[in-house]
Amino acid sequence: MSGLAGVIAGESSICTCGTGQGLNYRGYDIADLALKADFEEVAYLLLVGELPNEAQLKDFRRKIIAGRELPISVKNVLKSIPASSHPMDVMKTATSALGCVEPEAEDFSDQMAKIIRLLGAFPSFLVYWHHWHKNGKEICLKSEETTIAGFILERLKEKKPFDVEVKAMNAMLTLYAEHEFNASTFANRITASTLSDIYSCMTTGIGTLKGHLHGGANEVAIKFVLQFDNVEHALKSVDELFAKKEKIMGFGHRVYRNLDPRSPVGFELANELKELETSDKKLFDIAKAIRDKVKADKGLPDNIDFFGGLIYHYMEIERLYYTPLFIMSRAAGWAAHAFEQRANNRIIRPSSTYTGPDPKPFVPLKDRK
Ligand SMILES: CC(=O)SCCNC(=O)CCNC(=O)[C@H](O)C(C)(C)COP(=O)(O)OP(=O)(O)OC[C@H]1O[C@@H](n2cnc3c(N)ncnc32)[C@H](O)[C@@H]1OP(=O)(O)O
Ligand SMILES: O=C([O-])CC(=O)C(=O)O
Repeated sequence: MSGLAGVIAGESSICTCGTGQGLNYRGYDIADLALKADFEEVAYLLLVGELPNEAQLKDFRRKIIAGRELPISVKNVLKSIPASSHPMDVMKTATSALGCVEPEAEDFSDQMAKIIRLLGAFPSFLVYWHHWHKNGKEICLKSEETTIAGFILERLKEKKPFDVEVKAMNAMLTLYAEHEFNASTFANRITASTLSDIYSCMTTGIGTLKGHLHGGANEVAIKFVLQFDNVEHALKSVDELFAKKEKIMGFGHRVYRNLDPRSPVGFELANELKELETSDKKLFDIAKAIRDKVKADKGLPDNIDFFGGLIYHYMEIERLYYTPLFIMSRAAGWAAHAFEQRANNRIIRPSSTYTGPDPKPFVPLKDRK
């Protein structure tokens, strides 16, 4: 089966995706979670299985905030990674470095503590590296911001973010947090199934998320939209790409053939953000026209990465940071899957159909032409 399309590769109780019940995390609808809960509540839900009460959330938040500080050795690694590196490689390397300094217990008894630590540390990896290389300064990782969304925005923008930006960042973190057996989650589950450590699960996920057919699509999608001055120009370009049979990033989905349930939420967030003084409203119209044309001509729905890219652009976040932001969210889903895999483990090791040559006699080196 090409690309394992349609293959049921295991069981999971974390999220419904393509089952006809909408997109739910542990039974809760994605739109409710994105617009009515903080990402921290959602991360707790994914990791623990239930929404937290106030005391549980307070404790969870406190631990995540404590996880923002980085060991000096990890800071030194971040300083030594070139400014020209892809930020996804920065995230992967810093995750590995933290795993060397603070390894997970061999019996995984501290798995929850380790992922909470990482939820705090992921934003710090990016902002610390960013400020060291782009501004030549060592940034302080302490902040009054109590949410991951607020912390990311405050540290990247170096000013207090607008409420509408924090709302949108928080919602994006939730929308991106979990999605069943997508490529990066499945890869992370395979790593977990070998009884490897949680940092290895995360770096597996990061490496798989980076590609443009998966998490890396958002940074390419916005690049496409940004080329155009007007709707006519954009629509003509879509026709040209279709004629060349090229793909447009941010469209299509393995599971959703008609609608990605996250997209309407993303569309509304972009609609709100376009009203910021700094936002170029024309881009919204261009993106909307592209979305409508691709759907009308090819029947392909936009996925979360299409308006996701525009949302981050309106927040004035550097384009290559969009997929690292995805890590900060999806890590909760990856870890929930790693824990689920560990709780009922058998190594994931499928088979392939052999298509190579028939058996033939070995030829010693001296006799080979
Ligand atoms: C958070 C996420 O990871 S969401 C996904 C982000 N990725 C992207 O946006 C990348 C662009 N999209 C794609 O490459 C694909 O749609 C994927 C990878 C998401 C899904 O891949 P598959 O399930 O294998 O779909 P597949 O590639 O077979 O597409 C089916 C048909 O639609 C076409 N198609 C799919 N996506 C696109 C696209 N973005 N642009 C143009 N045509 C497309 C394919 O060419 C194929 O056409 P054909 O039947 O004439 O050959
Ligand atoms: O499910 C997929 O294949 C890709 C996706 O949308 C995600 O990982 O969020």
